[in-house]
Formats: sequence, structure tokens, C-alpha cells
Amino acid sequence: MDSASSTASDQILSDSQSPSPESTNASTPFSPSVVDFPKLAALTADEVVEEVVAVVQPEQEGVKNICCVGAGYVGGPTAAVIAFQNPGIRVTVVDKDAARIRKWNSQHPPIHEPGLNEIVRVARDGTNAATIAIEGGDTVELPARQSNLFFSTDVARCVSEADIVFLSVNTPTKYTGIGAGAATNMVALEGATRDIAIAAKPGAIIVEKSTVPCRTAQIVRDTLEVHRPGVPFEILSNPEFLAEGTAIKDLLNPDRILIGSSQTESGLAAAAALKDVYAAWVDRSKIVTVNLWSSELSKLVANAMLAQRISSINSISAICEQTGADVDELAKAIGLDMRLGPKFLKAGLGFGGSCFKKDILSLVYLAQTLHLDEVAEYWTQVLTINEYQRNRFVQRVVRNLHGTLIGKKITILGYAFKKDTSDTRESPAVEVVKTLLADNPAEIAIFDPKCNPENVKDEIKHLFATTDTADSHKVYKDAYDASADSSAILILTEWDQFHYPPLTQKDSAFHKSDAPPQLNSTRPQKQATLEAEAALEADAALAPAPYGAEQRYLPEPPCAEGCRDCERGSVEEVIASENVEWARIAYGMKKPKWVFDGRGIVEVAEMEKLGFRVEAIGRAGSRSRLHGFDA
Ligand SMILES: NC(=O)c1ccc[n+]([C@@H]2O[C@H](COP(=O)([O-])OP(=O)(O)OC[C@H]3O[C@@H](n4cnc5c(N)ncnc54)[C@H](O)[C@@H]3O)[C@@H](O)[C@H]2O)c1
Ligand SMILES: O=c1ccn([C@@H]2O[C@H](COP(=O)(O)OP(=O)(O)O[C@H]3O[C@H](CO)[C@@H](O)[C@H](O)[C@H]3O)[C@@H](O)[C@H]2O)c(=O)[nH]1
Repeated sequence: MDSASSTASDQILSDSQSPSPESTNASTPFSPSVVDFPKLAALTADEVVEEVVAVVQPEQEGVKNICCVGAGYVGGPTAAVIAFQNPGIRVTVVDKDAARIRKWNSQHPPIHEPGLNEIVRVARDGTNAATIAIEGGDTVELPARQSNLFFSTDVARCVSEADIVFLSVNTPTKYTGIGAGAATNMVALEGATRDIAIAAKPGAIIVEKSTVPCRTAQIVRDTLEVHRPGVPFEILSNPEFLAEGTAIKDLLNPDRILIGSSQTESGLAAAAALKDVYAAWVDRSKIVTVNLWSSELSKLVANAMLAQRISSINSISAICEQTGADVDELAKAIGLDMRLGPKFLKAGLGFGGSCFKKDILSLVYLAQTLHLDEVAEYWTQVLTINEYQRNRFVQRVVRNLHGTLIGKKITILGYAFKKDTSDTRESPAVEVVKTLLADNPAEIAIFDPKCNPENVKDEIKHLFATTDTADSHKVYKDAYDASADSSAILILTEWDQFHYPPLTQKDSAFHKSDAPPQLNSTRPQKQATLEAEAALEADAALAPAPYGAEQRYLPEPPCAEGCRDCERGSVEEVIASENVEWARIAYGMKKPKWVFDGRGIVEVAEMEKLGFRVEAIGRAGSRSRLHGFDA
């Protein structure tokens, strides 16, 4: 019988790769076990107590095993923090991509996030017991821990062992067929759901962690029913709100955890089970439960609203440039209004990243399919302004270079879509480079402190495979070689190390705003210790020395042969991450030493003192200052 003609249950039986979990009669997830009274008759008094306690003790019923399908930017860090905060739960992250799993099982995880390595080391490798000094001269005793975080390619086995399965696979925009350029490509989600449907144990809770179109839970439910008819599963929506670059901070101290469930007894029980997992470190008042569809839609709307604020301030930056108003001053002034708030008002060359554009497109597509054309048009404008802003920036560069890039070297500082990540998906830098190339520059020189140069080279080769200008790019290991003999520098990522005047340690990275969670003595002791540990581990990411956290770590597993991060070496990485010496850059550049600040991170007047000529988004640049435009 071929697989196309077999029934779903035949497929399950014939799939020798997939463990076929024993069927049970469970009708709700975690339905409490019952005391086996006939069995008690054969036991001693002590054994009877043990047996009864085993049944009634709440921790015996809780979640013991979690599997996260998809070891990407969301699955990896989220699972790591869940494992870190729940030492009693075994957490396994699975992925079909063996290279990615190999990286997670090495000293160089596949993604860069401040604090991630420390959290992974503790949960994946276990730790020694240690006495840690904390601020104020106190010490905290941290016990030794066993490993409870694992990374594997054995999707079927790990799913089959889990009480909760997170779906955290990619959900990009569909590029061909019906809905191309707007609808969500559900291939990965569908495939993973099918794998889960075949392998999961009855009563398992399936959690949508990926960002999905509203009503996707119905698709997941249908897929489960097709492959395992009659087997009880509960589906939850639990969208992730972490931002890259601050993922660990966001996960350790989230604004809220959103859980959507069906409003049935079993749906609410499943939501309660997931709530308990988060309650290990998140205050229960921050864990919000809603219906499935509200939860799914909330994620798209949250991203659309954040992106809308960026497009709003960017549209105003165009007015600022022509009037002498300063967009940063304006953002500060309006952000002091408590109703508006200060965040997401930083003007720049537009938002990038793998989420905002695709999620707005998904929202637009939803509105279109519901025949809400005005709604679709409204949200489309957020994307239109984003593109307009980027194009405006590039046009300004070319105009100031007398309308031609021929024979000129142009330097790009920052290739990642935002600071503190090496992610370049939908990075504005990629689009800027593409547009600049059309003007035939002699060279586009790229430097990013955290993107491995070899990875960027590969990416560029792949992106520009069909253009004959591919050879005019070079990726450098430091900012000085990248800018030597350059006619213009374009700042495209807001890395702390590119600021001028330089940021102080106090202003940068972890220490800037939200401090890691502090020890809270009103909590039960176990949680207080975990919170302290989280705070220390997160702090250790930036400044390990004062806390002495190093003594806790066990040796890390080695990297595979040919690991690019090992080849780059830690010394090279440190040099790349140091503050850029703008005076040294000015020395090596061609006059008139243009800097185009796409992220609003250098002071025009201060840069002019170093000999640069600066154009900045939303502010008077050197040209307008020369013509008496400044206030
Ligand atoms: N990146 C973010 O900051 C962020 C934040 C919040 C939400 N999200 C959402 O989370 C989801 C995942 O995003 P991401 O950035 O982590 O994506 P990603 O591409 O980094 O990771 C997805 C992983 O899923 C794996 N995968 C796909 N199909 C699989 C299958 N059938 N079995 C096993 N593994 C499979 C892929 O190999 C990949 O490693 C998306 O829906 C995204 O919109 C992302
Ligand atoms: O005031 C601002 C804030 C951000 N950006 C840019 O906007 C983009 C996105 O930044 P950010 O939102 O910080 O990072 P993401 O990792 O894309 O996170 C967004 O997308 C995630 C994926 O859905 C969500 O989980 C997060 O809550 C949401 O902030 C980046 O290019 C930033 O440079 C600005 O230009 N101005």
C-alpha cells in the first residue's frame, strides 16, 4: 500500500521511525491518576502511603517533559529559559536542521543574544554548586544542577515523550501562488504539525509559539484529527513577544505571557498547565489567558502597532529635515506624554527583521480576505512609509556624492537588522546595498561587529548570485580597513560601538534600562534563589568578573570541525566589538569624509570637529548647518 492511498491510522502503524505512543483513554490533559485500590492490598503500610502520596501530590501531576519543535531564534532561547527556570522539567529542542542542532550542542550557539550562552550553559551542561557574591556585599548559595536542556534531531522520539509540545517553526511570507507576497507560508507549520500529530502521546498539549494567521489553531486541530482520529489533544496559542538582541532579558522579565485556549474544561486545564510552567518565574498577574483567536490575532496586532509607531516617526523625520526641527528632540518631547510613552520612537532608515513586514502583510491579507479593503490599505501604508524612508536615505547619499558612485568606495557600518544580534533577515542594509549597487560603485565595503564575515560573504554571494556586480563587495573584520580610502560611510545598524561621542558603560547593553530581575525576599525560597540566579547569569553576560559566576560552569562541549566562530577567534571578535575610533576612521578616509547616519547615533557637531561631513535622518546635517539652517 503506498502512503498516498493509506489511511491516517495505517500511516501511523506503518511508520517504524515514529514511536506509536500507547493509546490511553485520557479525555483531558493531565487528568489526575486514580489510586489503584486492589493493588494496595498487596503492599506494606509504608508502600501504601508512598502509592497514595504519588497520586495526590500536585507536583507528581505537573508537566515533566517539554519538546520544542524548531531550534531557531525563538525556539532556542525560549526553551533555554523555560529549562533554566524549571530545573525539574526536561526540555528538548528539536530541529530537522542537523547543522543547527550541532551548533546548539557546542560552545557557539547558532544565534547571538546577550546572556544566551550563560543560560544555555547552566541548563544544558549542568553546574557546580557555588557561592556567588552579589551587589551590596551579600552572597547567594547556588546549588549544583543537573542538565535539563537538550537539543536533538530526533523529532518523533522527543515529541512522543513530551507533555507539552511547542511549535516554533518559521512562518514566512508566501512568495508564489494564491496570496503571494502577503499570505503566510504554512509549509513548515503544516509539516511540523503532521510530525507532532503522528508522534505525540494522547493528552499532550500542542502550543502554537510561532506567529500565525488568526484561526490557525483550527488547522492544527484538523491535522491532528486527520492523523490521530479520536485521540485527545489540546491546542493552545502562546505567541512570543521577545525582540532579538534583548531576547534573554525579555524572556526573563516579560511584560506579559499570553495564553489562548478554547473555553472548554479541557482547554482551560491545558492553559492552567502551561501557566504553571511560566509561573516558575513570571508573576501570575502577568500571565493573561484569553480565547484562541484573540491570542493569535494579538500577536499580529502588537507587531503592526509597534511598526506603525516607527513609520509614524519616520514620516515626521522627513518634515524635520526640511524645517530644522530635530526628530530626536521631537520624539523626546512627545514621548514624555504618558499616553504616548517614549519607546519605539527612534527615527531611522526603517524597520527590518524577519517579523514586522511579514506580520503586517499577514494582517493585510487577513483584512483583504475579509473584504475589509480600507483596513488593508491603512496597514499597507506602514510598509509604504518604511520603504519610502529607506529609499529617501539612499537617494540622499547618492545626491550628496554628486549623483554618481562610479569609482567610489562606500562603507557600510552595520549589516544586522538591529544591534546585539547577528540576524540579517530583512535587514535594511541588504536593501541599501542592493540599491547602491545599481549605481556601480568601485566597492561596497561592509563591517558588522557581530555578523561573522564569512557568513555575510556567503549570504551576499547567494543574494546577488544573478548580478554581475557581486564582486564589488568586500566584507571586513574591522571598521578601519573597511573605511580606508572610502568616500562615504553609511551607518545602517545602531550598534552601541558606533556611537559618537561614545556611550558610557552605564548607557549601553544590559545596564541601560530594565535591570535583570532582583532577588525578592517575599517569594518562596526556591523561587527567590532562581530569580537571583537568573539575575546573576544575565549580569554575567556583560560583566562576569564581579560576580564570580564562572566557577559554576562546567566545561562546554566542543564545536564541530570548521566552526566559523572558532576560526574567527575570540580576540578578533573582541576587537570587532570595541568602540569605533572615529578619529582613526577620519584619518583614513577620502575628503570630504561623508558620514550618512541612518540610525541617529552620532552627534553632527562633534563629528564635524573630527573632520567629517554628516547627513543624518530627521536632523539638520552638515550641509544645512553650513547654510545657516541650524537653530
Ligand atoms: N525571530 C524572532 O525574534 C521572533 C519573535 C517572536 C516570534 N517569532 C515567530 O516565531 C516563529 C519562529 O521564528 P524564528 O525566527 O525562530 O525562525 P527560524 O527560522 O530561526 O527557526 C525555525 C526553525 O524551525 C525549523 N523547522 C521547520 N520545520 C520543521 C519541522 N517540521 N521539524 C523540525 N524543525 C523544523 C527550521 O529548521 C528552523 O531551524 C515564526 O513564526 C516567527 O514569526 C519570531
Ligand atoms: O524605535 C525604534 C525601534 C526599532 N526600530 C527598528 O525596528 C526593527 C525591529 O526592532 P525590534 O522590534 O526591536 O526587534 P524584533 O526582533 O524585530 O522584534 C519585534 O518582532 C518580534 C517578532 O515578532 C516581536 O516578538 C517583538 O515584540 C517585536 O519588537 C529594527 O530594525 C530596529 O532597528 C526602529 O527603527 N526604531
